Amino acid sequence: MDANGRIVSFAYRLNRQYFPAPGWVEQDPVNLWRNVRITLKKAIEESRIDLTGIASAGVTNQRETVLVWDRKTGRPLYNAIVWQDKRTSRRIKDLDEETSNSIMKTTGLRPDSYFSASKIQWLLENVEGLRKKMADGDVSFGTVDSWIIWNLNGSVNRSITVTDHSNASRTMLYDIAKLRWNPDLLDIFGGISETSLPEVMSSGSAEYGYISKDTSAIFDGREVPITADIGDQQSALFGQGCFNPGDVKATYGTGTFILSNAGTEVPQTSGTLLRTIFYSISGRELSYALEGSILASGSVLRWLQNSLHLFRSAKDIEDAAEKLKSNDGVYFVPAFSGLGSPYWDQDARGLFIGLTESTTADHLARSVLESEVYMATDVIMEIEKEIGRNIAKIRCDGGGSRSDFLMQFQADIANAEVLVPESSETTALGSAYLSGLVSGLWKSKDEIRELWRLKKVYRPVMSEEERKRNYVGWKDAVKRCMGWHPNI
Ligand SMILES: O=P(O)(O)OC[C@H](O)CO
Repeated sequence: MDANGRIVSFAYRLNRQYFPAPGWVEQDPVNLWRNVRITLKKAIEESRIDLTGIASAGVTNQRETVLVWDRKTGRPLYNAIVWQDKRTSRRIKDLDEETSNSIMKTTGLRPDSYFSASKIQWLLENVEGLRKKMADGDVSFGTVDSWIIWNLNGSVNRSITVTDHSNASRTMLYDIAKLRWNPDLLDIFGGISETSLPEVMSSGSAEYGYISKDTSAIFDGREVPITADIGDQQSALFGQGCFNPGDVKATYGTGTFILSNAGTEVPQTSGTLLRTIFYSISGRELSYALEGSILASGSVLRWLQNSLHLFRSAKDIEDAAEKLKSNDGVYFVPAFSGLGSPYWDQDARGLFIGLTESTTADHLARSVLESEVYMATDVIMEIEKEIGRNIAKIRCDGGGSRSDFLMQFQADIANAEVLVPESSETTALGSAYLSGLVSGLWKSKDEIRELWRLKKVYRPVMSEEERKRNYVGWKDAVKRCMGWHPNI
């Protein structure tokens, strides 16, 4: 990205996911790191820039996913357990009310297997020899950013792993007010030793080290400073320039994540939304966010293509949906990993409802796309309740924001203006902005705000009556999928 906030070059690779048992989702850490190296190389080659002009690098990542590796050899000791993985749902259900309340108070999170804590406990209880290794000080647990930075640094034989405030706040082990790992929670989730966890730093910081020469020859032997690390959803909030309390963004990716800037004090919430750390910059500032996490959305489009073989691409799905004037009463609830905000039901499972013999694949496509919008609207309404006012504008990004159908339907159902920026890659932009703020490319967030460029605005056109009718049907469908699968 250049100093004008424009993307100079771009590379992309899909991380392969493994589903070893129902509800389990894993990735191979070595493959993840290989993908980072390959995309980095490709982006640099395609940029054709003078490498001495690179000011700094930033990292952003899928959050909550847990990795564990041997500090001496750098070898992973198990696959990455991905945020969508449900294998620890039972563990979370066993938490008593008092513990659940104290988790919510300390971490800002609603106890769920989505977060890192119970995944680490599962590793300690199921990977042979891991507890002993941890006691010997040979183990690092980390989120994906920790693993990537550790590898970028070329850190084998160094004992330091790092993460930032935004990622730590998603582990369900971190005190978001006191800014430290909470010893009681480390005990509750299997007796995790604090020394096996990463050091938590500011999201924008000069202390992340360098992309080392031995790690990659990509930069012609130059050591490029890493000056930012931030979880993907917080990064998108930053990349959208949501610097004022109440500013809202929605990112439609694998899941959909709606975040609202909540200012510099730990926010209060009735419990359906998550309280999380937005970002921090060394010694200068730390902000919080309210978040609604929708655990499956874009992943359902991939499922329609790759598992059901009904469509070839996301564009095909959109075209099919647009052939219809309405959903004809067919709804889909994407509860593949249970339901996140605002329902928080680990036992909910996916559902199509309202099917008749005249239902076609077009209805399935439409109901899947519509479900992304309904779920996002549920969260937006919760944020409105929390902040006590209507949200008039939503800044949208991620793959889903390329769909005119989806964005118009979002404006209609949420009854708000939907603003889509020129770049839908705001997740990457956020981390780049933060990195550039630390390395001196920009002086202030005001300069960054000026770089935000509108591509398209969608305004609500649906009648109040139609909006209500659609939304009531959705709420009814959600009720019917809840509590479906109590055993996983
Ligand atoms: O897998 P992604 O990139 O949609 O992101 C996942 C989020 O960080 C999960 O909280």
